[in-house]
This record gives sequence, structure tokens and C-alpha cells, in this order.
Amino acid sequence: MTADPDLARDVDSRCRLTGEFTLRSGQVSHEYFDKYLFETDPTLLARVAAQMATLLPDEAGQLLGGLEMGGIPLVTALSAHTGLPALFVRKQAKDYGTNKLAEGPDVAGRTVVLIEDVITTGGAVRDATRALRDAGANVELVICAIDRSPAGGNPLADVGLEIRSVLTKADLDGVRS
Ligand SMILES: O=P(O)(O)OC[C@H]1O[C@H](OP(=O)(O)OP(=O)(O)O)[C@H](O)[C@@H]1O
Ligand SMILES: O=C(O)c1cc(=O)[nH]c(=O)[nH]1
Repeated sequence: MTADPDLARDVDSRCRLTGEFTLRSGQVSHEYFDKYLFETDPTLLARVAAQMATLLPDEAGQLLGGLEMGGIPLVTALSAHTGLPALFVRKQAKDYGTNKLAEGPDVAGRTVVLIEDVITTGGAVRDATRALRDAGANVELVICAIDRSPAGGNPLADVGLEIRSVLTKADLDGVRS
């Protein structure tokens, strides 16, 4: 896969909103990347997924775990692009039916690469990592579309997780300057 030099510009122009937004973490921000605005465009979704594919480790047997809800379209597109199986990871297990948190193949003993839309503090990814590890999965890597966490750090270092991102906040700011 070749690089997609216009992706930052196209994603930014489609999904950056300005205003006052309360984030998942409780932080208040004057900017919000509304991932659904690029995920609902099949061409843009496929371009992001194609770049995610270049960030995947070259290993057999991986499961791609998309986090509810914005990670689900991404993981579905990435799974279709790569042929690797997907997992749909809920925020909370259902309390009826199969009672599963991770919908799809059994994760016990499997390596799961997490697929996420936006990382700000890493809280959502940390919760999913812990839940999947409790279920017996090996989780060491998250691939996200947009990493807007503070540059130069890794908010998920405390749980031993590597972050690979298609776009950083700096990439998105860079197309505006
Ligand atoms: O890194 P964090 O500080 O945890 O913030 C990022 C998370 O917040 C959003 O989730 P949200 O629950 O709003 O979204 P969704 O269900 O629409 O995906 C986003 O999709 C990430 O999962
Ligand atoms: O931190 C969040 O909740 C968040 C930030 C952002 O830019 N986009 C989003 O969907 N969630």
C-alpha cells in the first residue's frame, strides 16, 4: 500500500468540529473529531482502513478487535481489506443471550490488535485491554485512526500497550497551517 498524502487534509476537513465539547474523559475541548463523519463515507472509511493495514504487525493468527462504537466500522473495513477476522468489543457485556463482551471468535489464547477511532486519554482503550486480558487474550497494540493525546507521550504505557496511529493531532493541525 502506498501512502495517502491527502488523507490528513480530507479527514480533517470532513470531521473537525469547533465549539465546546465534553469528552468521554470529562475534559472539555474546543475541538472534536466526529469520526462518524468520515466513517459514514465509504471511500474515506476505506482509505483510513487501508492505512491502518500498513500498521499491522506481520503475524499470523491475529484477531482485529474494534471498540464499540466508532471502532466497529473501522474494524469491519480493515477485516474486509486484510482478510483477518474481526471482533466487536462492547463497552459492557450483554446481560442476556451469550453475555459476551467481545462478539466473535473466542479470544482466550489469541492475540488481539485493538482498532479504535480516536484516542484522547486512552481510557476507553485501557478498559477494553483489561477486559480482554481478563478473558485470556494477549493485547499489546492498538491501532487508531486519530491520536489526539498529548504529543511525545503514550497514555497507555501503564498497561504496556503500544499505540500506532494513522493520523496524529499534529498531522491534522499541519494541514491547516
Ligand atoms: O481516549 P479517551 O479519553 O477514552 O477518549 C476517546 C474515546 O472516546 C470516544 O468514545 P465514545 O464513548 O464517546 O464513543 P463511541 O461509542 O461513539 O465510539 C472515542 O470513540 C474513544 O473511544
Ligand atoms: O475524547 C473523546 O471523547 C473524543 C474526542 C474526539 O475528538 N472525538 C471523539 O469522538 N471523542
